[in-house]
This record gives sequence, C-alpha cells and structure tokens, in this order.
Amino acid sequence: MAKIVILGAGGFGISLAVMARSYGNEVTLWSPFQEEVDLLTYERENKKLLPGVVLEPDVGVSTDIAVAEGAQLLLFAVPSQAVRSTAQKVAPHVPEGAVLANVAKGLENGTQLRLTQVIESEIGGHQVVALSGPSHAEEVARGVPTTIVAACKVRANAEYVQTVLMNPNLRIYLNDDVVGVELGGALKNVIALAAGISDGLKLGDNAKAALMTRGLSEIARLGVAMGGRSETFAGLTGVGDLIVTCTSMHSRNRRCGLLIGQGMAATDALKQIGMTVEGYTATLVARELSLQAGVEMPIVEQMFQVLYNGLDCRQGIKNLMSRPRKHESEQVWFGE
Ligand SMILES: NC(=O)c1ccc[n+]([C@@H]2O[C@H](COP(=O)([O-])OP(=O)(O)OC[C@H]3O[C@@H](n4cnc5c(N)ncnc54)[C@H](O)[C@@H]3O)[C@@H](O)[C@H]2O)c1
Ligand SMILES: O=P(O)(O)OC[C@H](O)CO
Repeated sequence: MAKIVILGAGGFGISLAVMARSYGNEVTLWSPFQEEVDLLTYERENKKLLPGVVLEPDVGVSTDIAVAEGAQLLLFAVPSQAVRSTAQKVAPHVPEGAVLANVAKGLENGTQLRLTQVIESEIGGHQVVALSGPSHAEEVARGVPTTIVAACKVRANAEYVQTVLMNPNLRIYLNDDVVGVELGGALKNVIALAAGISDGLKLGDNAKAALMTRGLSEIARLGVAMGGRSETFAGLTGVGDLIVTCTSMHSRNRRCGLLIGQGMAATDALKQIGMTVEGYTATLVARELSLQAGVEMPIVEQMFQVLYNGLDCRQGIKNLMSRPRKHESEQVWFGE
C-alpha cells in the first residue's frame, strides 16, 4: 500500500486513481480547477470524460497543492505544456523520499525538453520515472489487460512504480532508456494525427499502414539521433503506443486528425477535441529537432505544413508520395 498523489484530475488521472485505489492504495487527486474538484467531490464521476467510472468515497480530491506533502508516489497527469507550471507549484511540497513519475506525453514548446527533464529542472534531487505505453484511460479504468513501461535512470525508482502500480490487469515493464521511451510517447501523437487525417480522407488501410510504418521510421531516426536505443521504438512505448493511438476511437489525436481529413480547419478541430491533443505541439517541436539534428522527417514536415501553415492535407499526401526514390532502410545496398 502506498500514498499516491496524482496531479491532474482529467481522464488519465481519474483512471489511474480508480485503478490504484482498487488495489489498496491511498489516493488523492489534485486539480487547479475548483469546478473540476467540486464535480469529483460531490458527483464522484466525470460523466463527460469517463462515464460510469466512479471514485470511491475515500479517494481525496483537492485544489490544495500541499496535498503532495503526504505522497510516497507523486504522479504527474497534466497536459504536457502544463507540466512545468505544475512542477513549480508542487516543488515546495515534495517530500524528500517521494518517487516522482510522469504520464504526460509531449515535448515542451520553446525548450524542446522531454517532460522528465522539465520536472527535474524544477524539482531538484529527483530522477523522475517516465510511465508510458499503450494505455487509453477508458480501458485502464475498465480494468482490461494493459501493458506499460516504467523508465528511469535510477532502477529503484522505476521498480518502486512497478511495485506500487502493477496488478493483474496492468503489467509494467522496466526500461532504462528514458530518452527512447519519452520520445516514442511524444512523437506517436504526430503520426496519430496523420493517421486520423488519412481515415478522414477515406484513404483506406494501405495508406494508414504506410503512415504508421514510415512514421515509426521517422520517430526512431530522431530518437536514436537524440540518444534513444533503436529497440525501444520496437517496444510498447514505440510501436505499441503508435498502434493504439493510430487505430483507436479513444485517441484524441486520431479524432482531431479525422476532423481535419473531413475538411475542418486544424484550429477548429483542435478546439472541438480540446487542449490535450498533444500531437499539435509535438509536431512543432519535432520539426525543430529534426531540422537541428539534420534528421529527415517528411511526415512530420507535412503535418507541420497542414497544422501551422494551412496546407491542404490532400496536397500533403501528394507531397509525401512524390518524394524522390529511396532505399527503405537508408542502408547501402548489399554488396555496395
Ligand atoms: N487519456 C489517456 O488515455 C492518456 C493515456 C496515457 C497518457 N495520457 C497523457 O496524460 C496527459 C493528460 O491526459 P488526460 O487525458 O488526463 O488529459 P485531460 O485533458 O483529460 O486532463 C488533464 C488534467 O490536467 C489538469 N490540468 C489541465 N490544464 C492544466 C493546467 N494548465 N495546469 C495544471 N493542471 C492542468 C486538469 O486537472 C485536467 O483535468 C496527456 O499528456 C496525455 O497524453 C493520456
Ligand atoms: O488520446 P490520445 O491520442 O492522447 O492517446 C492517449 C494515450 O497516449 C494512448 O496511449
């Protein structure tokens, strides 16, 4: 049994709270929004986000960031662009021995940092665990089998998260490739937007498989250039999360892409789905990183043009299909 404080009381925060509570942990949810806290305090359910998912009466809900002072495990579950401000708020309240983990998937706009780096830069003396993998809140809350990865440079921290959160329906693997795990989680959202566009345009299964496969190539290429290990991108936080996000109706990134493919302007689609379409900012940061590292990312480039420069997505597909001929794996031909 552990005392867990979850920062962020949205879809994933609630689903983690329900699951962790059902396996005997003491759980408190924090949100900066009074309305959200009132809803969960009195109705015990957010019917819009997770209908039918009810918090037990002993799950705490608060706007007071000092609740973090009781935490043995402090989980960040806020949108990626709110991770720094949340870390700043919670920093004076983090107990010395607490283990910190983050489930948000993204890269910080402006600094291009991974989110464990953002938290570590605001809260000294902690090596943060990245908790990532194919795990839609709707299914975690239902308690159907799910597998994720706890990644940290300090093995004991990742093992603590594994010990506290693993249960018969949630299998947690360990990994020390924090860079690969975080980049896989952040960048698959860009490809999920593209896969949604492809579905919105009714391009069929071949096109979507192509986007997913070539998208994974781009993710791995940038990820390796930034210090990740190539095998991580073949794992749960790479191809695993890419599959779930590109194919599921639960995915906000995919649903946002779907609207764009059906003809809605990107800004309107973003408004309709909400701010946690993480692929939008990830596209911007991934493009910057690819240009800086000299890594070719054609799908990311076309997604940037569609999302930020108003390129028609049909033209984006044409641009991808008319690129110069090349070798699939960028290696020289056998024997050359
Ligand atoms: N929903 C999922 O299935 C899922 C699964 C795995 C990872 N994630 C990741 O977890 C993160 C959160 O996703 P979610 O689905 O819970 O999002 P959400 O939009 O449902 O909820 C986010 C919550 O964070 C808090 N929040 C929002 N804006 C904030 C701000 N500016 N400052 C501080 N707190 C703020 C609020 O409590 C809000 O409810 C995202 O990065 C997402 O990619 C989500
Ligand atoms: O709803 P999405 O697109 O943010 O995806 C949620 C999770 O990242 C899936 O693992």
